[in-house]
Amino acid sequence: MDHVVGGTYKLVRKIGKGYFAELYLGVNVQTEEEVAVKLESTKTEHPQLHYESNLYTLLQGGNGIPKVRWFGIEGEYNAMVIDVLGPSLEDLFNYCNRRFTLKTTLMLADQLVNSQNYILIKA
Ligand SMILES: Nc1ncnc2c1ncn2[C@@H]1O[C@H](COP(=O)(O)OP(=O)(O)OP(=O)(O)O)[C@@H](O)[C@H]1O
Repeated sequence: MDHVVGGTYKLVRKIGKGYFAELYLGVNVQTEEEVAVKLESTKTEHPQLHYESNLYTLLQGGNGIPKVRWFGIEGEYNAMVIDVLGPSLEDLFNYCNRRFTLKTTLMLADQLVNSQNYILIKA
């Protein structure tokens, strides 16, 4: 793959797909640091990516909130470059044979409540 976003972030491979956008693993060609690149077609009827990047910027500093490195239009796509996050909850659930211990479940609940509180305070 030979696409570069924002003049700096080279797409490496696709890592996910959501309702309205696709996620790619990317690399900063200057620092070699890995990033995640989210691409949304500029032709979409209801663009959401710019709104998402504004939300991340507003929530900056919170646990699990990726930093926005770049946002702009690249060819036919709106592109957002953010930190690469760890494995999804679904990935972790599969890794644990789709069974979390009580301790893990309680720790997850604690994190979810803390994240929700953080978002409510920022809202
Ligand atoms: N910053 C990231 N780092 C690593 N993987 C990510 C990152 N963001 C998203 N992903 C992966 O890409 C998948 C799709 O993400 P995306 O944000 O497009 O969709 P979603 O949050 O699942 O749904 P929606 O389209 O409703 O936002 C996620 O399920 C996750 O596995």
